[in-house]
Formats: sequence, C-alpha cells, structure tokens
Amino acid sequence: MKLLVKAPAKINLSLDVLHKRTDGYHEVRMVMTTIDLADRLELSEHNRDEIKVISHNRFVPDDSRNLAYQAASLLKRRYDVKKGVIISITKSIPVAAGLAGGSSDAAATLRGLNKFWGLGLSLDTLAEIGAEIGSDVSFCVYGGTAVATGRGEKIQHIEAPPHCWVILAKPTIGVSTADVYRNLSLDSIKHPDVDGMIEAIRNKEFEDICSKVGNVLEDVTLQLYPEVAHIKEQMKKFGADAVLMSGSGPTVFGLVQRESRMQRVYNGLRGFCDQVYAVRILGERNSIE
Ligand SMILES: C[C@@](CO)(OP(=O)(O)O)[C@H](O)COP(=O)(O)OP(=O)(O)OC[C@H]1O[C@@H](n2ccc(N)nc2=O)[C@H](O)[C@@H]1O
Ligand SMILES: Nc1ncnc2c1ncn2[C@@H]1O[C@H](COP(=O)(O)OP(=O)(O)O)[C@@H](O)[C@H]1O
Repeated sequence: MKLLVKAPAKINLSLDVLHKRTDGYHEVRMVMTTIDLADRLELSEHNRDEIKVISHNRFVPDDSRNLAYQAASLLKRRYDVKKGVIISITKSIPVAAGLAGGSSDAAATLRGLNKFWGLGLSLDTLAEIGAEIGSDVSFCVYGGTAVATGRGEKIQHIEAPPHCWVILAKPTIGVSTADVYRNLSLDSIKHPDVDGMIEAIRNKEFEDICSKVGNVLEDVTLQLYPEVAHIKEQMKKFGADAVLMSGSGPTVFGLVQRESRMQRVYNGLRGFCDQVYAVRILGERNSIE
C-alpha cells in the first residue's frame, strides 16, 4: 500500500513578537496562510518495524533529525504502532527559507500516517502532537489561514484572503530561526498591525492587506544578510503591491492581483535570483487535501 500526501508551504502576512518567555521561546502573534508550493510525501509499508526516510535532497537529513521522521516516531511510540514505514520526500519548498518546509513535512506525515495506520485521530489531536516537534507544525496540520499565538502553536482559524498571486524569491543562503530570534532586540520593535491585517482579510480588501503586512523578524535578518534587502527593493521596483520577508527568512514574498503584473515581477527577479516562484494563496482550510 502507498499513500501520497501534500505538504504545502506557509507565509506570514503579519508577524509580531510580544515578549520573551521563561522557557526561552518568544510569545508571538502572527497571521499565517498556506500557499500553493508543496513538497510531496509518499508513505509505503516497510517490511521491518522501522522508520526510513528518503529525502532526495542534500540539505535535508534522512535520519532521525528529519522532522517527518520525528513525527512518525512520536505517533508510533504514543499509539504503540507495531508497523514500520518508508517516507519518501520530494522537496519543492526551499530549505531553511522561512516557509516551514520541514514543519509541513512533519504535519503531512502526521495526517498521512493517521490514515495509513488507521489511528482515527482528530486534526486537533494531530496538531497537539505536532507542537511537540516544532512551533509551526500545528498550523501546518490544519493549513488554511489562521492567527497563531503562544509560541505559534495556538491556532485560531480565520477566513482566506482574497485570491492573489504570491511571488517568492529566495537568496542562496539558509537562515537559522533560532539565530534570528536570538538577535531580536525586544526594546526597539515596531509592532505590525496584526488586528488590522485580520480585519483586512475579513473584509477581503486586497489593498488594505498590502498596507498592513509586517514582520518584526525582518530587520534582524536584513542586518545579518543585506542581500535580502536588495531582493525586497527589486521586488518593489518590478511592481509588487506588497513586499515582505516570510518568517525568519530569507525568502521574500510579493503580492499582486493581476497575472500580467505577476509575470513582470517574476521575470524581473529571475534575472538575478535562482529560486523564484509564482504561486497562489491556498488560504481555505480544505485546500490541503
Ligand atoms: C519564525 C517562524 C514564523 O512562522 O517560522 P520559520 O521562519 O521558522 O518558518 C516560527 O516562529 C518558527 O517556528 P519553528 O521553525 O517551528 O520553530 P521551532 O523549531 O519551534 O524553534 C526553533 C527555535 O526558534 C526559537 N523560537 C521559535 C518559536 C518561537 N515562538 N520563539 C522562539 O524563540 C527558539 O530558539 C527555538 O529553539
Ligand atoms: N523534512 C525536512 N525538510 C526540510 N528541512 C528539514 C526537514 N527535516 C529537518 N530539516 C532541518 O530543518 C531545518 C529548517 O528547515 P525548514 O523547515 O525548511 O526551514 P524554516 O524553519 O525556515 O521554515 C533545515 O536546515 C533542515 O536541516
């Protein structure tokens, strides 16, 4: 038996950090939405009671460091599953990019193995288990559009943003999320208008959404990697209506509504950046299947 599962990336339309917690994590408030750029996972039976990951990508570990492996291992232990699995991951989401590729692979593994092993668990239970693997995994279990709080694992679903194109450009550097949070200076944060973003999405007002994008981690990553600022400038110059870094970066995304404008921004960026994508927002919750 084989099962194919899709693992889409996310972007953060708004990302605020409220304070540092006693457990070392930061209390966040962010608006996240799923986009149509996805890894594909194939789950198949293993003839031994073991988890095996095949990653096809030199930047992605194929052992117990892989977040998909950790998801399978957690489910197996918790529900005492006496079966093995081979998880073959075909990556399309750039690695260490601020797009939650690893978290989404873990979430897709949880959803997929829930079916594959007939566990009958709810998405809420899978999201709780996901939170043990990483802060972004709970959101990735559900997909759609949500306000995430706590360290990112508390999910409140909201409506999808209006249809638009997302152009993504990733410079050839990978960013460590932990490093970015560590370099954040909490005293000098300019807080984005998260409530304004939620309201703009509710009203399906594309222009308001564009005026409300904001990410407090952006300044930190721009300081560490000036090439991210260069990509932002170029994306603005080519005509994106909003430009922001996703998560801890370094991927920069631009929003546009018209296809002709999307083509212009995409072609312009391709001139000097290797990893450029033009995709749709998949902000509806059922879009993950
Ligand atoms: C910044 C965001 C925004 O969506 O995404 P990415 O850039 O990673 O995609 C997330 O907050 C990242 O979530 P995730 O990548 O799952 O983080 P985790 O594995 O839980 O944590 C990695 C490290 O980041 C720091 N961390 C993470 C989340 C948080 N709320 N506060 C933190 O301080 C901690 O140092 C932690 O050890
Ligand atoms: N399935 C996976 N896909 C990608 N990276 C993974 C995976 N499992 C573990 N990792 C590790 O997690 C790190 C962060 O990966 P990723 O989730 O792509 O970035 P981000 O947290 O910026 O969204 C990578 O450097 C990689 O070593």
